[in-house]
Amino acid sequence: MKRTLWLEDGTSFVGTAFGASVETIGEVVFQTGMTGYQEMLSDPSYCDQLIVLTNPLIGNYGVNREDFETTVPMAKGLIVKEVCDTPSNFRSTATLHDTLKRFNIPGLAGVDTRMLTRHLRSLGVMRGVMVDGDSTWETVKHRFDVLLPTNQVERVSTKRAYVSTGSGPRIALIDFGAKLGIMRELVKRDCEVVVLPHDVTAEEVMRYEPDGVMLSNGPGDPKDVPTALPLIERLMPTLPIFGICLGHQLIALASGANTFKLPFGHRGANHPVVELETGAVTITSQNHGYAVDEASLATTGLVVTHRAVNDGTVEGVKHLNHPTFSVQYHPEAAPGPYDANDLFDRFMQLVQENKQKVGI
Ligand SMILES: NC(=O)CC[C@H](N)C(=O)O
Repeated sequence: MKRTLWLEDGTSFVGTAFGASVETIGEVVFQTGMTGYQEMLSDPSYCDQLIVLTNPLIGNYGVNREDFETTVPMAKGLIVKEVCDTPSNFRSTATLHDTLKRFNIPGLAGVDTRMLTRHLRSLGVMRGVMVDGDSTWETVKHRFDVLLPTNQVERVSTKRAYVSTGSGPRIALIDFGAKLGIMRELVKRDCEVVVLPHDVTAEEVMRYEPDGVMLSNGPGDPKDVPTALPLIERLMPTLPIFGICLGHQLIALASGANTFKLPFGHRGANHPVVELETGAVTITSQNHGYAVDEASLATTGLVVTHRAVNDGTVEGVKHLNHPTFSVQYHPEAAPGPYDANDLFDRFMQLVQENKQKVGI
């Protein structure tokens, strides 16, 4: 079946439908990872986005039961050059087509995704709709009359607190759209993890007597999550805090810094990041459309610890007086290399040091 992606600037890309048969609207973003389509689709940070994959062949290792980042994927669509219907991998239990159908996500194949990416790189990310059958700009343009929702975090966060038991430190994981990868890393380190909704108050967090707090990744504009700012402000002087991606942006906002939207974001599996103190470069997995404004950090007590090698934007900060640090990239992901993973060990160390300091 013919399916077309229309961008809000009137450009169209015609291809073939796969996955679910539903019309969709979302922000069109590109991802340069050669693998990881299952993780991308199920990463809640892609909520309300149509993901364009630059790698030309997608689906060839299928989909398995273990690599999901959440139970209900929230991406709005997947756009590929060629989709593989005959995956070959001993872990595979489903095709990409069947998985998209199951989660009601439409796919579009047969598109020159590199051309589409160049378009988004030069003009910036924009909204797009996918429609089936014949369509013209006249028939689709009214679909752009509505703005995309801004309540993504509320939609993807857990509604209730839940616990994963462990014999190690108790970590409160504030779920702004947390990837299961974060949970896996904490569980691997024997943590007892208390997952809490995005709008939890500092008093509620303290009632669990956590040894440390993780602020998760999540979708949308960090400025759309104002309830998190007083929470973070209150917790920072008291408990060790580790923020990832949206969590990192929220730490910056809570400290009085600013964030801004990048023209086309960083989404891929090989983004080099330099740690300023050591000069060490880490190859990281990234997925963000916003970044912390470096100039605005001046009077916040936060200092830059990491920087993107490609465009120099802030990739990590730490607080000078509080046990708080955060990164814009994803140490819970293993885009081939595992070099970023040690940040979870650093967090565990910070938690232990703080426990000794306060005598518990
Ligand atoms: N992966 C994330 O947490 C992304 C954070 C934020 N939604 C952004 O796009 O910048």
